[in-house]
Amino acid sequence: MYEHLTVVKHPLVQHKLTLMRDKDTPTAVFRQLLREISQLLAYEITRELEMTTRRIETPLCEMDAPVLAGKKLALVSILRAGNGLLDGVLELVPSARVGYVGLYRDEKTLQPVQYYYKVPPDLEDRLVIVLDPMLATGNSSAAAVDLLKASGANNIRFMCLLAAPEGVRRMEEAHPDVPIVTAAVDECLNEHGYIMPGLGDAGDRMFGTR
Ligand SMILES: O=P(O)(O)OC[C@H]1O[C@H](OP(=O)(O)OP(=O)(O)O)[C@H](O)[C@@H]1O
Ligand SMILES: O=c1cc[nH]c(=O)[nH]1
Ligand SMILES: [Mg+2]
Repeated sequence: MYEHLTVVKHPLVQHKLTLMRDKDTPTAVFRQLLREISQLLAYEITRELEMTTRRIETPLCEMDAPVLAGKKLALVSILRAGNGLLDGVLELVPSARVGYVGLYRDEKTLQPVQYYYKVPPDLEDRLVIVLDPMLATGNSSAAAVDLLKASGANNIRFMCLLAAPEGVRRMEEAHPDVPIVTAAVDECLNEHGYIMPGLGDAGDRMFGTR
């Protein structure tokens, strides 16, 4: 469908995603599952991080051992639901810098409304991983990437849990340079812009709001 799209079909990811889709899964379990899946998706999205070597001494001898190269990566959460992915990824990459893009989707127009923006410095020198569990119309993620590019970011990846084909196409048109990693691409959007079959409103299910 899209050459920069990776769907992580690992059995653990797919099993946990099914539990998350189930409407009877309680808030606390939903949150925990999202944290667990975020780490499995992070494993995939960081697969090609640049490496260098560092001279170290083991108890037995010296060696040139592999370490991550370059500046600390930046994780950017699209509020609110992005924070559900952020917590887990930060456990895996604790020294990452963190940014927030506050966006909510207007229910009628399905256009994103911005209410907050704060990102780390030197974005042009960092890999920037944008986090949002839901890629529906793609309007929110495309807007977040617009803002990050305006701040200098030029090496951006997008991590989500569920994508709609419409959102993948929107991102491909707006930002063909941004690879997407997701756990699934669902069938379509419904008339209210919700992903079908989906899992409902990720933010509401995560925080117990409606
Ligand atoms: O691809 P789109 O059509 O733009 O839809 C996806 C956006 O909608 C949800 O956020 P929401 O507006 O519900 O905000 P919330 O995270 O505060 O609940 C979701 O977390 C994405 O940010
Ligand atoms: O299905 C959807 C679409 C947008 N946002 C969500 O949280 N869920
Ligand atoms: Mg929401």
